Amino acid sequence: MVLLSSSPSLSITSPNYRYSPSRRLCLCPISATHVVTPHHIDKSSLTISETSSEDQLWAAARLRVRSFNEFKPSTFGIQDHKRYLAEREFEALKERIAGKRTGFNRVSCLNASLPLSQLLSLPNDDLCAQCKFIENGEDRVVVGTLDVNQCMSLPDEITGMKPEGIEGQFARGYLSNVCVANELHRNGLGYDLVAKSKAVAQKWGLTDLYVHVAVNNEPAKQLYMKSGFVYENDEPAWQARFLDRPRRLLLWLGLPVNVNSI
Ligand SMILES: CC(=O)SCCNC(=O)CCNC(=O)[C@H](O)C(C)(C)COP(=O)(O)OP(=O)(O)OC[C@H]1O[C@@H](n2cnc3c(N)ncnc32)[C@H](O)[C@@H]1OP(=O)(O)O
Repeated sequence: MVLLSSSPSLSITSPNYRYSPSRRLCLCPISATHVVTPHHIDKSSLTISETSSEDQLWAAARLRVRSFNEFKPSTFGIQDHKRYLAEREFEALKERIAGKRTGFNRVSCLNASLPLSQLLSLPNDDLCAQCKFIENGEDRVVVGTLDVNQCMSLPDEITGMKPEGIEGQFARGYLSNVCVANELHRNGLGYDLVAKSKAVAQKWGLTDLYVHVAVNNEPAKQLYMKSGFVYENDEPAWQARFLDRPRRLLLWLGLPVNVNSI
């Protein structure tokens, strides 16, 4: 097997696997092999912004591939496989941002980035090599990323119920693909990204923000709870078994109404 998934449902060899970038958003429990010594960062030159170039989108796609999958380094053809996954993620993301994906009214990919020079002391250069991009002549590295989606629901997920009625379609949003480079966990980057996503959702006039999270993904659950999300619903066990993945929780956050929304 080429790909070692951190969750059985992520494996492309799983019989129930169907590719959907939004489907694997909250699948990744932090397994023991994910634990790395955290690297403390200075956040004074951190920026969190909507994707501004294809170069940056590539970096975000590659960060997602390395964050949501576990790879055995010795496996034959692993680099080709990573490249293939990144290409697939890049194309799907580009399509959603361009509004070409049915059911997605609006999608924004938010990226947290740091200057490359600040990450040269990391124990290995994989993050810098994979997730580097150039902005205004400066080498930067995408260190965290997520999508804010304005849509009825995400494919294969439990649907949020608030707000009720026809306006739900327009005023409800979902966060997906939330991840931070594992060497930089516990620096508050996940929290900062979620905070920024709330501002984007409010700017769009969304009043209700949702996330799906696997029951066994403790870091993500804690992050969302710290960010103000509360439990709304959970997936039936039979559905999780059918989809061959850990059961999901649906968490909700109410946003203040923005009268100047765009
Ligand atoms: C909708 C979805 O996309 S769900 C999928 C979520 N993504 C993943 O599982 C991918 C792999 N995991 C990650 O990338 C990261 O662990 C994330 C995104 C979940 C958290 O990112 P980080 O930058 O490490 O989180 P951050 O440092 O901002 O922590 C914020 C809070 O989350 C909680 N938290 C984060 N990591 C942990 C952990 N390992 N254990 C317990 N609580 C944690 C804490 O409450 C923390 O606040 P504190 O530091 O004041 O105690």
